[in-house]
Amino acid sequence: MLVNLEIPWVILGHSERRSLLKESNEFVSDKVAYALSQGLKVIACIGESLAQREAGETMTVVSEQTRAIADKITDWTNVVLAYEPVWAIGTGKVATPAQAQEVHASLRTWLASNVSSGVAESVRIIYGGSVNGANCRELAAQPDVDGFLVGGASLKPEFVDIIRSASVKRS
Ligand SMILES: O=C[C@H](O)COP(=O)(O)O
Repeated sequence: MLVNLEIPWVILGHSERRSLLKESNEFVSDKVAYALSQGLKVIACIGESLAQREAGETMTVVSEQTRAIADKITDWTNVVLAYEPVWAIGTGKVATPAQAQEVHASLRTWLASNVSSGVAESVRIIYGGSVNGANCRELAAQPDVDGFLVGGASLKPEFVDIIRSASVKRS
């Protein structure tokens, strides 16, 4: 349907589909591979729950989610990874810039070891979860935060400030 409507991007693996519809890592990765095969570009969501973070399992969870995708695709050109901690989505509890940077940098290290150094350097890793006009600039300044997946704030005037925060890295 997206192809027929000439919509180029699809978001897959969102936490609500993983939790409510029980989409497994393998199921999400099959969808990623299929979408790519149809010429779509994919924003693939990964992220840990609060219980997983508190148990120190964050990197285990996100690397397993990423590994499932890596097992099914060879070309990452049209894939963007969206790190969305479940506890930050729609809650107003944004990850601190340090928390986001830590996971994004660790993901890049994981990709370098398990996919390739080229993919690790080139893949965009964006952050999602309670991004707003007030917190976007500090998050955007983190070296491994390449953009945002915005929910609630995309419906508000402050979305303009979030878009403009992309200039932080250029200044
Ligand atoms: O679907 C949107 C993302 O999950 C982030 O949502 P949010 O910005 O409202 O927390």
